[in-house]
Amino acid sequence: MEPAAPSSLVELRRVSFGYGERLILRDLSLRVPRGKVTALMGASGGGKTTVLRLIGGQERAQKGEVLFDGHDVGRMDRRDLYQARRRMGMLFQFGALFTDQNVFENVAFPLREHTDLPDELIRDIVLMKLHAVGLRGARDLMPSQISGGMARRVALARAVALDPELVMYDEPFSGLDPISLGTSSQLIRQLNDAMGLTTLLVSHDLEATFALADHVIILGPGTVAAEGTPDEVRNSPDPLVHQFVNALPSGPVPFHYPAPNIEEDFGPPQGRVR
Ligand SMILES: Nc1ncnc2c1ncn2[C@@H]1O[C@H](COP(=O)(O)OP(=O)(O)OP(=O)(O)O)[C@@H](O)[C@H]1O
Repeated sequence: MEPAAPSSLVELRRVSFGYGERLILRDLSLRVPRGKVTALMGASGGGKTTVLRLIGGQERAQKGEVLFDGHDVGRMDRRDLYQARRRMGMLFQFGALFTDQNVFENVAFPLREHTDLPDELIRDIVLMKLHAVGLRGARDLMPSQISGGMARRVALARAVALDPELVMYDEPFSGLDPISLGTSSQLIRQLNDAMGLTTLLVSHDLEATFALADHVIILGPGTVAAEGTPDEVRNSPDPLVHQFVNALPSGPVPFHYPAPNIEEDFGPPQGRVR
């Protein structure tokens, strides 16, 4: 197998994936450049979260390769997958903390789970990570005592506790007030640059994402509709991308999820109750 180009930490090569009969990704190829913040965007249900799950090894591609640092995640055995996952920080449903543990213990969790480090070292690492997200002083609080925005920052500290190479965020901005959104965005950038990470995020927030990302990938039906810098994507001639970046309700992205013919559900027009 030819290794991935050193400039990309993650590469999908002609990946096809479906849940059951329904094909979600069709011959999808994309690269996540090292050291950069890459945003994966596109219409709802297009398979963005599925891409993160394929990279994390929670799902396996039916066809093609999902390379993490040159190795196909889909072919890894349990041991290799476990090792690879240690090198990834994942924030699915950003902010999902263990509600019965305080902030400190939430961040310490991956360190206790994956390492044999002594308690004093774990303490220092946890406090360093909490300091990086501005919450060193909140270590003793329970998740119920902190705001949603703070909870996300704790989750962020937890995701980078093991000094991963790749961090994946699913919808890091959803439901945040403008200030928390700005803080989260800034933190994602700071952690990426200061820790030398590679970041991949899925987001619907056009403005925040275009301001943050170095590289944007727009997924069309099953495949890449456009990619490049935010400016390049903004100026893409592709009608789907145009619809997406201009938030237009009509265009190639259909409003309706595939459904039976309208007459099958409601009967012929004359039989319908007005
Ligand atoms: N576990 C599953 N079993 C069956 N179908 C699923 C499963 N997970 C997702 N799907 C379907 O696969 C499609 C892609 O889902 P996915 O969550 O990857 O999309 P997405 O682009 O992240 O969407 P959104 O932006 O709305 O979160 C959707 O139509 C969804 O209904």
